[in-house]
Amino acid sequence: MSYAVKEMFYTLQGEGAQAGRASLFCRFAGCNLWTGREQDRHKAICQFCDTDFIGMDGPGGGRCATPKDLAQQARRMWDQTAASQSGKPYIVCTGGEPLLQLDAPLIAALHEAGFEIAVETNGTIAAPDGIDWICVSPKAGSELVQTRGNELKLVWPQPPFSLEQFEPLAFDKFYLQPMDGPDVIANTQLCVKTSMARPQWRLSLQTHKMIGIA
Ligand SMILES: C[S@@+](CC[C@H](N)C(=O)[O-])C[C@H]1O[C@@H](n2cnc3c(N)ncnc32)[C@H](O)[C@@H]1O
Ligand SMILES: Nc1nc2[nH]cc(C(=O)O)c2c(=O)[nH]1
Ligand code: SF4
Ligand SMILES: [Mg+2]
Repeated sequence: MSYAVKEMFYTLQGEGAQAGRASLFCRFAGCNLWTGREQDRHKAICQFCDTDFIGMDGPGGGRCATPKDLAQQARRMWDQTAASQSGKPYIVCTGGEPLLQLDAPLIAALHEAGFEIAVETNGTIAAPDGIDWICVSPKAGSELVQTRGNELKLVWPQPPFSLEQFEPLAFDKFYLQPMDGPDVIANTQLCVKTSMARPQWRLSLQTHKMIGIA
């Protein structure tokens, strides 16, 4: 199959357990929980999204005809960075909802190109085998299908979610990430307080926004 990529860019992972790690981001176009159009936000299942994932018009975006095309483009971009001189290439597949497109042939092609593969997913679609780092960020009003992984990163608060409903799930790490938007200051204070009261949950800040990088 072909792949619709909104943008591909080199930055630091800003969130969660891998925050601070040099990463090539591949942002796939499209999501199953919102059209991405502002006029549809109020009726979307996920209404707080901070991302433009419509179209293929971003830097490094476009349609990739084959898994190999996407993987080779990603590898070329990685090889243009200073990081290519040291360490294993690391790609973060996000979106939009990357699991609408990230399939076994693309995972194989990215591994073939030397990448360690991470995914940022809303958890409504089962992750195919072979992904090296799975970050699930559940969304209220959607069905959570992917109930295991490396980190669960909950945007908080998200009524009617409770923390207790996620604590038994098979994730190695649990994060609370303050919901960005008009209430980000109050949400951050709430996450700080909650992490201090329930140390199983660590604080994840969107550090890229603080330092003004993508
Ligand atoms: C744009 S989403 C794309 C990946 C996938 N669709 C998902 O929701 O996990 C990337 C990450 O940003 C988080 N996110 C989106 N909007 C946010 C907001 N307003 N405040 C904090 N985190 C947000 C998501 O929960 C997810 O962890
Ligand atoms: N720097 C940076 N880190 C991120 N971690 C998750 C992101 C995402 O949008 O999936 C993201 C992003 O957009 N930028
Ligand atoms: S599921 Fe992810 S990409 Fe889709 S609207 Fe929500 S935060 Fe945005
Ligand atoms: Mg983002």
